[in-house]
Amino acid sequence: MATTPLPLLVEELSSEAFAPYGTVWGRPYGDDKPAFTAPATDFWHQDFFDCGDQGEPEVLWVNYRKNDRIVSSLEVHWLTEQAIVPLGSHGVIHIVALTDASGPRPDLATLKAFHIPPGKGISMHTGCWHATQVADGQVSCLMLTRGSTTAELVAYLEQGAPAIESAMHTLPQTYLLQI
Ligand SMILES: NC(=O)N[C@@H](O)C(=O)O
Repeated sequence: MATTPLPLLVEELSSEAFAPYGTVWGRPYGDDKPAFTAPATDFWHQDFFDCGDQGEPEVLWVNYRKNDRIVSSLEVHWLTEQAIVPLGSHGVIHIVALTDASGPRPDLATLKAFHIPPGKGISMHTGCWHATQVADGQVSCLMLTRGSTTAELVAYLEQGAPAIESAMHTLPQTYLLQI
């Protein structure tokens, strides 16, 4: 029997609120070191990316189009962090959850949704469950991940090959994003 989706509020992204799940990129010039400023340029530290033991960092271009606001499944990568930076003038809605202490599934008590605006990005801790939606249309993003995780994910999605580095989980209850 279909049950009514539970509301899932889309929250404003902040380093503090996202801290259990990962790191917010796009923090302004200030306390992060190393940092450099000169008339023509500024650069400053945001993060060190961990794609796991013997991992090969990989940059993907990703298009997101899912916009039905229904959250019914999440995905996780067991070996690598994963970062998403929206490109262009629209952000994305990123749904996250921590892994349950009792097993390889999301801890639904930690399920949250954040709006990642243009000019910001996030890097999820290894083992952070996630899904991504857009308000409408298509939003292209830069993604930083692990090469072997991508290769395995394509084989899983295209041919149903075994997924070791990633897992998918159908949620016991659907959620409706409150934008
Ligand atoms: N490529 C890839 O890993 N995609 C997913 O993890 C995703 O969140 O889009």
